Amino acid sequence: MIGRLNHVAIAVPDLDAAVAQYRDMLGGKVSEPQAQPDHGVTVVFVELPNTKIELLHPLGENSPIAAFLERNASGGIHHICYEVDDIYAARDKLKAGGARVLGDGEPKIGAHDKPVLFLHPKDFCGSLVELEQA
Ligand SMILES: CC[C@H](C(=O)O)C(=O)SCCNC(=O)CCNC(=O)[C@H](O)C(C)(C)COP(=O)(O)OP(=O)(O)OC[C@H]1O[C@@H](n2cnc3c(N)ncnc32)[C@H](O)[C@@H]1OP(=O)(O)O
Ligand SMILES: [Co+2]
Repeated sequence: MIGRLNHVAIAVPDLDAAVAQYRDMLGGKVSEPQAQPDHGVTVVFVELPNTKIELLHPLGENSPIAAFLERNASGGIHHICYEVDDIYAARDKLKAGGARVLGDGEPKIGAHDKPVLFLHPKDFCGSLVELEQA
């Protein structure tokens, strides 16, 4: 069911500093910041030959990553995103298997203008999993 690793997301307390580290220190190809108000984050993507790094910073009052940054003041790996061929079939299979789909269970349009879903970290080895429609 899961396919390509679409991205690894890192929550950062200072997006400008993180961009400078990935662009100037690590020589990465870094996108412009994208505000994603529906998700409560501003994101930047670092393009790699085989996947992407998503740098996430809270946007707005109810950002879902604010609590993560309170627990991890320096930031840290926040989630991993796998591509799936059919996000609805994947969702239904996972729910039937007892996995918790976060939010209202309906996919939302993510940073790549594709439907995305999130699965509870406690159901997947303590790691927040994002699924993105390929
Ligand atoms: C523009 C979209 C973009 C894209 O790629 O397209 C994005 O990726 S948007 C990314 C931001 N959106 C989300 O993260 C949505 C899904 N996240 C959530 O619903 C919450 O963050 C949730 C439920 C994962 C965590 O909520 P909260 O921080 O309030 O913590 P809880 O007390 O509910 O946590 C319960 C339990 O899970 C542990 N936890 C929390 N976050 C993570 C994490 N990122 N990785 C691993 N574990 C996590 C937390 O520590 C608690 O564990 P416990 O042992 O019970 O203390
Ligand atoms: Co993501």
